[in-house]
Amino acid sequence: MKEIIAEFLDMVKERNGHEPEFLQAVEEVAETVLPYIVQNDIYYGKNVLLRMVEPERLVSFRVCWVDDNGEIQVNRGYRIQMNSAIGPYKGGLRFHPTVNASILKFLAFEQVFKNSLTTLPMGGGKGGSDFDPKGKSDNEIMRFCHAFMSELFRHIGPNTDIPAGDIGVGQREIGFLFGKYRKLRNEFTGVLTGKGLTWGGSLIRPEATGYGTVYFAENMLRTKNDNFEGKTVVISGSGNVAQYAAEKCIVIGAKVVTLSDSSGYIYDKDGIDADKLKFVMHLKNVKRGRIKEYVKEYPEAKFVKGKTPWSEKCDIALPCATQNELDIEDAKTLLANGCMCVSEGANMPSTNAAIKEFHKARILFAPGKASNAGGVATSGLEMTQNSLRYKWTREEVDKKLREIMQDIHNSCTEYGQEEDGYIDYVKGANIAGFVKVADAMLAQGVV
Ligand SMILES: NC(=O)C1=CN([C@@H]2O[C@H](COP(=O)(O)OP(=O)(O)OC[C@H]3O[C@@H](n4cnc5c(N)ncnc54)[C@H](OP(=O)(O)O)[C@@H]3O)[C@@H](O)[C@H]2O)C=CC1
Ligand SMILES: O=C(O)CCC(=O)C(=O)O
Repeated sequence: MKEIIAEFLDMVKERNGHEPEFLQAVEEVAETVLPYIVQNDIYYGKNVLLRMVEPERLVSFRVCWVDDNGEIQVNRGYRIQMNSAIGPYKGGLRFHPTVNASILKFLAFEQVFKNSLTTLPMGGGKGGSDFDPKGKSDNEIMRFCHAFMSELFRHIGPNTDIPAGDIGVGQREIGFLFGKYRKLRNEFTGVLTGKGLTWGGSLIRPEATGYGTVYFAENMLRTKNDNFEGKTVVISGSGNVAQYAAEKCIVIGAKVVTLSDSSGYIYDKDGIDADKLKFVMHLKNVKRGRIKEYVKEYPEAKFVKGKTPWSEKCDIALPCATQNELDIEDAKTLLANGCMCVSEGANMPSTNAAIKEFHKARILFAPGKASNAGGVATSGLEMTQNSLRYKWTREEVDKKLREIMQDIHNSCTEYGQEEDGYIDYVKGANIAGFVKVADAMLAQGVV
């Protein structure tokens, strides 16, 4: 089996050798899905996985805009339309200076499996730009978003490709993007998700990724007759996903002791309670400030510059910032400190070596494509409400989100449970996600 996997990865490397994040994501999937393909005749010899690693379409475009000083700025925009076998392309847009084809291809590839797991009819895509929103005025953000959409609009549509938010793209950016699309197309459709509540958005979409990550962890803990009550939780990031993961943990009786951003992390030994979290939300979403300002407001907390929070003692870790933020050394430290559950809110935050360490220790570990799928699932619910011209209540959407996270947990268990009872959620998520897409591809022929 090792040779088959190595041969496959060599082929992928030959075409994508300069794309480390994409190769990392493919390797993690290939190690679990190729053995399954070999054991199942209907998939064997059809090059299904080889077809899945090649984007159906990769759009790259120039984005020119004028900054507040009257200078012309040039950025690069992308949309990766990875796979549409089970539904229109669906996935977020990331605005961050590190954005490149490798990062977006890894995200789009993961999105295909994640969207398949949600049980909803959505294919996978991802896009974004190397534009850095940090320090930009609202007017600059608007001009950039309008310039970006002035090209993207011709590649998307409510039945073709439905983008949403990701790092650096929240409701403000979705508003500007939606406004430009509506103007250019002269139509009001559900072409983007994560919209404002008065113009087609869904209740619970802002909360959904963070809440879903915690719901998934609750499902994992339930297999051990355990829960969040009284547990110490370490969270990275302080953006959309981290904020709502923290909110849910606090509500269900856990103590959240850390949050972070790219400059470092804060540790609050007394726990970040609802009032302190309100301060963080205002700091990050309104003032657009840095996490270290937390210790000015709450001097009993400490700020650790330039570090991730994984050295702090915890029962549960929720990585909610970015890819490869948790490496093998961090995994060893978490384990040595007694961490028994890791549920990924971010996409691919743990390196493959770190994941192997978690598996070796037999702790509960959920890959982002399963545990953070609540965000895109609720985007799917937003699309449904848009099509129905209808609006569900907060309770209705939250109930559906909980059910979807439980369904994903069940799928992971079905395909990932080992003989000794241990659930390999990576294997489970990869195979369950693969089967639905592969079946659709086989039914539709070679296209
Ligand atoms: N929003 C969603 O619905 C979904 C998001 N995700 C994933 O969750 C993660 C977080 O996204 P989201 O919360 O929406 O994004 P936000 O832009 O709201 O927040 C991102 C957070 O991560 C931090 N961060 C970004 N890059 C780095 C870095 N290189 N090192 C350390 N910290 C970093 C940011 O700090 P700083 O401000 O300093 O950059 C910020 O605190 C991403 O991996 C995203 O792909 C997954 C599913 C859905
Ligand atoms: O809601 C969406 O469509 C996108 C969510 C997303 O980008 C993700 O799941 O990583």
